[in-house]
Amino acid sequence: MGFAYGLPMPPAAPSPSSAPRPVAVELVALTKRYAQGQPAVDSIDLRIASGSYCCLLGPSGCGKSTTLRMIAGHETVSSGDVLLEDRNITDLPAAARGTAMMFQSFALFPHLTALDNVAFSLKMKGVAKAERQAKAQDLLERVAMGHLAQRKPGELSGGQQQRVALARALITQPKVLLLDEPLSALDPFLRIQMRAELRRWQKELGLTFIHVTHSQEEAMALADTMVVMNHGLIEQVGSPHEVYNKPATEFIARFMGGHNVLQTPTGKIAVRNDHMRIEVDGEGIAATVTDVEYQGTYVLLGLDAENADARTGVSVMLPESVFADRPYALGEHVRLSWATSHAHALAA
Ligand SMILES: Nc1ncnc2c1ncn2[C@@H]1O[C@H](COP(=O)(O)OP(=O)(O)OP(=O)(O)O)[C@@H](O)[C@H]1O
Repeated sequence: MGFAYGLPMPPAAPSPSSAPRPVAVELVALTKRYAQGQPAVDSIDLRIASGSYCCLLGPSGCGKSTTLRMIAGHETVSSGDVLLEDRNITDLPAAARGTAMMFQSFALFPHLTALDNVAFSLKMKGVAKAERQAKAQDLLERVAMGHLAQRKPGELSGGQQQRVALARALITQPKVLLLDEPLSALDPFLRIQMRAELRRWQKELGLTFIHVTHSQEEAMALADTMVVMNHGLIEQVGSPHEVYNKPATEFIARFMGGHNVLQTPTGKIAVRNDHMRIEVDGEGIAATVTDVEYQGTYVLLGLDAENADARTGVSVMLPESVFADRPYALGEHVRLSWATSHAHALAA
């Protein structure tokens, strides 16, 4: 099926995995200083592959929204450059960049119908009414909203509003779609449903999506590439599998969750809590069970462990059946160990 109005077609055949994908967006020493002191974004370099789903992830205040806004042209750059398909767009106005933005609250005009919301930017460009409405209707059909084109945002559910917002962003034929916490206004059930839709749309359209989120779970579910930021810097870039299985730093291991950070004589390591071995006696570090949490498929044990030079909280995730065969009780003394292959050295 073709796509209307020059939206890119997905590649006819997958390119060989050895061939690097062209770069859609490149950030070169990109910096934002709002005031004296630590910059909000501190000279970051990043290349985002064309047609990929990239999530900018990190705790509140890490600089991810500022980065996105600088790519969008909604925030001035203190120094550095933003390139889109090798074109320097740093000083271009937002509307001339080839990017479109989808906001958290969707920012739909409440007094306009879905159709007029989608057609709005074409109206601003002076496109004739019949033409812009036909294009808007077509895009609404594409996001399964054609039958609700005459409704106003207040008469639509959160998920339906998101689809209208997507159609409105796509009508400008962007090369890159920028999404700022697009799912956070939705309730948890709808969030997971719309997450799957976003992913499907991105693959179907073959567009580059750059999505800001503070949720590790959301980023892992969506991203081809995760960019984890902290204090205005990029701490790690990689696939969700790489970042989860090989956290580069203690910050990443703790932020991603599901890991124990352990002090060993040779330095700090991260071990996934489902890779921890727990035994009543034998080799390993001494620990005491302090918490037993039933989570359905798994049971999560909290422990106080004797760890190199300190006592640290450690968690161990056991399949429910393993726990059922050998339950652990609060206060029980155990030994914890792990396979060397499951220990990842963390940068100091
Ligand atoms: N307009 C502004 N003026 C001054 N400081 C700002 C402005 N916008 C953001 N900051 C500061 O820059 C830093 C990065 O903010 P930014 O909004 O990019 O972070 P974030 O990671 O997106 O956080 P959140 O998830 O809370 O939105 C923060 O310390 C913030 O207080």
